[in-house]
Amino acid sequence: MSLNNALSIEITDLGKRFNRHWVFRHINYTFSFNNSYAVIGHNGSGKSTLLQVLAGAVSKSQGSIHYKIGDKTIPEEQHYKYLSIATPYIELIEELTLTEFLEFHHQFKPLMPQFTIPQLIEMVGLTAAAGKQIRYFSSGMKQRVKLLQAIFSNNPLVLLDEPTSNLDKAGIELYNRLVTDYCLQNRLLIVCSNDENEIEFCDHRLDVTQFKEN
Ligand SMILES: Nc1ncnc2c1ncn2[C@@H]1O[C@H](COP(=O)(O)OP(=O)(O)OP(=O)(O)O)[C@@H](O)[C@H]1O
Repeated sequence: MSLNNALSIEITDLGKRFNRHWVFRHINYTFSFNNSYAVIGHNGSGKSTLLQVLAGAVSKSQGSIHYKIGDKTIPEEQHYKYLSIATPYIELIEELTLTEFLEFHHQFKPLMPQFTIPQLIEMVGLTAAAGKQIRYFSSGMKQRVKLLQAIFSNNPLVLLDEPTSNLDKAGIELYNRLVTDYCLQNRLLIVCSNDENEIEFCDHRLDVTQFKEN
């Protein structure tokens, strides 16, 4: 990741409501490059919603989100180019084999150029399943694919929601290794979780329950 991609995110007075219920409101915060952030809060407090609003997948109800590289503000319609995201809600294309899926993904969101697709598949322990349709993957195997997709896409911002869901012990160790090796330097990482094991390496905590006031 070059310094030209040294992305920060400035949010001002950010709020999201569903109907008349504010999930969070009046968040003022800066996410800085080369840092890792945990978004914490109890079940239903709004962690996933905040991540999706930051990603542009869910619209905000008030406030602003500025993606910045140095002094340059990235137009909102281009935010998607700078981020990759792994969430429980994202569906994989089940009809494709893992190799086909990653080749397809690579066409619109390039993977890190230093790795080939077979190398990436091997790094997440799925070589034996490379030619298998994703519909036949276990939930833990699918989670490994989501982590691969998010962590090895060649963009500065990585957003992870409940990253170890469905992973076994080896999968959790893999997650920690991948994050340590590929997300903590020259990137901006935001993880939402209530599980201390998923976020212990994070430099900063943002508690979404602090922004409930109407
Ligand atoms: N599309 C939606 N329409 C209406 N309400 C929604 C919608 N999505 C989320 N909510 C509500 O917003 C609140 C926050 O949900 P969110 O999934 O962001 O919480 P969370 O902190 O990620 O929870 P968890 O720890 O259980 O994953 C909840 O009250 C939820 O019911």
